[in-house]
Amino acid sequence: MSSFQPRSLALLGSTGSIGTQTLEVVRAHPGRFRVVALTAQRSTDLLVAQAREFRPAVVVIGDGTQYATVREALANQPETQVLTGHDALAEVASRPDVDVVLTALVGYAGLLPTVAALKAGKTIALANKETLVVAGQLVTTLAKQFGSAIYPVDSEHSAIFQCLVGEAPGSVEKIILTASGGPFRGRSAQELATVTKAQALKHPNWDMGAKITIDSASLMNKGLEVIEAKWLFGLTDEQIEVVVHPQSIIHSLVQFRDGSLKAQLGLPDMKLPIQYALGYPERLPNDFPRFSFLDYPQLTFERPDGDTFRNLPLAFEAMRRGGNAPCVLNAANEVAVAAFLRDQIGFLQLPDVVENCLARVSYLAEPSLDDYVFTDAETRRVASELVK
Ligand SMILES: NC(=O)C1=CN([C@@H]2O[C@H](COP(=O)(O)OP(=O)(O)OC[C@H]3O[C@@H](n4cnc5c(N)ncnc54)[C@H](OP(=O)(O)O)[C@@H]3O)[C@@H](O)[C@H]2O)C=CC1
Ligand SMILES: CC(=O)[C@@H](O)[C@H](O)COP(=O)(O)O
Ligand SMILES: [Mn+2]
Repeated sequence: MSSFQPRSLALLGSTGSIGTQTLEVVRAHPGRFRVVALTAQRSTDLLVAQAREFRPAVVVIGDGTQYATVREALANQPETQVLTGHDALAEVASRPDVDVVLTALVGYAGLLPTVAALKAGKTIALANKETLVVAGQLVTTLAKQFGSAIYPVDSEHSAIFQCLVGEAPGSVEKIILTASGGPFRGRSAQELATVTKAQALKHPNWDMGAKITIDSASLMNKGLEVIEAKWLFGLTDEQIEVVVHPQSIIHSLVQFRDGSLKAQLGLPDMKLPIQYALGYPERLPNDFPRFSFLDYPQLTFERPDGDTFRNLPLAFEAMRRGGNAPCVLNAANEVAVAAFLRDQIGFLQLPDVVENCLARVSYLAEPSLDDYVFTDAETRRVASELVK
């Protein structure tokens, strides 16, 4: 019999790809999860619809100009408080009635609410990989200090986490992160010079938000995931490898010191890793679609092309440098991706912006939280000049 106690969730970024799939998981398990907080940046209508369905104690709308609209729409729902403003996400993430904070918001904006949640001893279900890329050392130290667990939602890291259950600490030789290769796998730099935003937004296997989809196309997503894995699993830089696996069925692998390899497989569907993070250590039953080998007679593997997709080696380089270098990498990439999505720069300029910022922004070996905030702002300033 299940001993599962109902869990109260703060869902940061409830209107996005991970956010809406998290609510599908919640719907699939009535009575298991209570939604205490929902947050969005500007998707007012969807946030209001979600609030009407899940009746949370609080919603946050990041865009202050939408505050009155949300408040008015929920005027007949007095149990739901409406918040906006700089500290609202940190406030809801550290509420006493929250057990688990699922960080489904995109980008650097995930860092400060996650820090607040960790300090309040919350369990983190971490989708927002940028948090660990920007400040992995600080965030994992806080988790230890405050006794908070961080469970991965990212599919590759969920796969590794699942492979590690029951294994002795120190038994890992290396991990192998799988990468789809994105929509431009196999293309030359010359061909990449003319690819369009619409082409870059067509991921071969996953339906995701715009920022991560562009990151997948440029292999920056895999670079961010390499750094995320380092901190989540306490690995050395040399213990992390990437292999291209275009079908996205093997979500990642662990090789142990006796040479044995364990992998986690499944359809490309984020509901499973989301559910695993929310339900851990229990495997909750569900009727999500099942994988069949007969539908995928060929699972193939390739070496990543780091000469053409330069973001991947740049991320490895930032990880090796450490300090605030991954924070610079992340901020530069966020500015570059936003510029690409505005048709301000071409696809090949994405790594140019990152490389330039890594060269220009001052290096700090042991950054504090304030240093990360400063580095992020300074890098955005430098990167914004580069994409003009
Ligand atoms: N999508 C996926 O399958 C996967 C995603 N991830 C990671 O999960 C995170 C979310 O990705 P995804 O769901 O695709 O992203 P989306 O763009 O689909 O959703 C982002 C969410 O964050 C909100 N948001 C946007 N900007 C801000 C901000 N500045 N402050 C607060 N909230 C903000 C959005 O609100 P609004 O709708 O109002 O704009 C939305 O709710 C990313 O870190 C991504 O790397 C990891 C693995 C898989
Ligand atoms: C679903 C998920 O976890 C994404 O991060 C996905 O892995 C992106 O795919 P690629 O970066 O491998 O193209
Ligand atoms: Mn992933």
